[in-house]
Amino acid sequence: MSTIMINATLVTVNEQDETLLQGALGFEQGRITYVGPTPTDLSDYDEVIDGKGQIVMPGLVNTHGHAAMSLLRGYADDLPLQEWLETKMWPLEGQYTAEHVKWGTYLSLIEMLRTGTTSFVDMYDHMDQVAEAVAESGLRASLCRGVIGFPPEAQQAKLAEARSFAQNWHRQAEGRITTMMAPHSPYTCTPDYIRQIVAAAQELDLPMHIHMSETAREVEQNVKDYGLRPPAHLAELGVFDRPTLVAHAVHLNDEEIDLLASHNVHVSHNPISNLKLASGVARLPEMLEKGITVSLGTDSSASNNNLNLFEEIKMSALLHKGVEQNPVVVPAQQALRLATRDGAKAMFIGEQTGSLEVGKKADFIVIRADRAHFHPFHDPVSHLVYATSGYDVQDVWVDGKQLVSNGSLLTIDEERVISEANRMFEQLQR
Ligand SMILES: CSC[C@H]1O[C@@H](n2cnc3c(O)ncnc32)[C@H](O)[C@@H]1O
Ligand SMILES: [Zn+2]
Repeated sequence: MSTIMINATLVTVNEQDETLLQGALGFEQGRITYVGPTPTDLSDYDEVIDGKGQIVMPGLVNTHGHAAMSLLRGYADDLPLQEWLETKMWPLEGQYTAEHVKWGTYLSLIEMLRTGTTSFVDMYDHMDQVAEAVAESGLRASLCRGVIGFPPEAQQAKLAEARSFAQNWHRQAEGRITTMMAPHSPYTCTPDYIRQIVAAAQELDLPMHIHMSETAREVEQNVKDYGLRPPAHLAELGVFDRPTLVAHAVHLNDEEIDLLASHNVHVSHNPISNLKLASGVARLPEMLEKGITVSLGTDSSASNNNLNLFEEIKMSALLHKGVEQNPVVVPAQQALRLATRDGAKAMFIGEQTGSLEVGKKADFIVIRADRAHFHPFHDPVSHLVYATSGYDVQDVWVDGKQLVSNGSLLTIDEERVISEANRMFEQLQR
C-alpha cells in the first residue's frame, strides 16, 4: 500500500541538508518513494495523511548504549567511571537473569520510541532477549554481545556466545537487526583475547564495537600495562583493520585523531554520560575537522540518566561552543546530522537509513510543531536542536510501519513493562 504524508515541513538531512517548508513524503513497502513538493495528483496513493503543523524528519540514531541498564537508572549517581562500574554496576549486573535483560530492554525501547529514536546500537549480555524485543517492537538495531575477559576461564564460552549470537541474528527481523563483535574495552580484555575477537569478526565479516579512551585513568593504565595508549594498542591488535565503531574517544591527542581518521574508525560521542561520570569532554570539533564519522550516543540510563537523544543533540551543539568559547562550532544543522545521517553511517547502515531520500527505508518521525516553543516558525532545524524537549514526537515509523501513533505505542504494552521493570529492580540484592 503506498502512503503519502502531505503539507508537512520536511527536514530531510540529505546530502544538501534540504528543508522543505511545505513538502510531501511518499513511501511504499517500507521504502521512501517520493520526497518533494506536494504533488497535485495524489491518485497513485492509497492513503494520504495531512501533516499540517508537523515536522517530518529522519528517525534518530543512538550509536552507543546498554538498554537493559535502565533498571539501574538513578541507582548510583555522582561517581567516577571505575568506582561506578566496580562497586555499583557490576555487582548488580552479576545478578541479572535473562528476564532482567528483557524488561530493562523493553523499558529502554519505550523511552527511545517516545523520543524519536528509530535505530540504536546495543552492547550487553543475554542478547537473545534484546534481539527478540527489537524484533517484536519494530525498531532497527545493531546488537552485540559485549565481552568482558574475566574470569579468564569464562573467555572461550563468552566468545562462542558472542559469535553465535552475531551469526544467528545478523540481518534478521526483516533486516532490521544487524550485529557486531564487541570486546568491552582494552582494560577488560587482554590483547590475546581482543585478537581472538577480531579474528571472529573477520571470519563473520562483521564490524567491531568497543569502549575506548573514556577516561584519563584508562589511558594511563593502558600505557602502564601495554606501553601504548589505547588507540595505538587497538590498532596494533588489528581492531582498526575491521570497520570499527568506538564509544567515547574522550582522551585523544592530535596523532590519535589522525590515526582514527586514517583507519576510518567511527566514533560514538556520548557527551552527557561523559559529563555525568566526570570523564571529560571529547574533541568533537577536531574530530569533525579531520573527517571522522562521529555520531551521538546516550550510553545507558545508569549514566545519563535517560535515552532522549534530543538532549544529546542539544548538548553536543552547546558544550563545544562553551569549551572552545566559539559560537560557530557544531552549528544546529551539524548537530542534527550527527544524530541522523552520520549516526546511520557510524553504525554501518548508512545506505539504508538516516535521511529522507528516495530508496532509503521509511524510518521517520513526526514532530508536533504547533506548540508555542516552535514559533515563530522560520527555522525548524534550530527549533529541533535548541527548543524541543524531545517529547514533541507524535508519530514514529520504521521500515514503513507505524510504531507510535499520536503518542501511543502500537507494539509495546507500556503499563506492563513499567510494572515488570519495577519488579525486576526489586529482586536485585542491593
Ligand atoms: C558486557 S557489555 C556492557 C558492560 O558495559 C558496562 N558499561 C556501561 N557503561 C559503561 C561505560 O560508560 N564505560 C564502560 N563500561 C560501561 C556495563 O556496566 C556492562 O557491564
Ligand atoms: Zn557504554
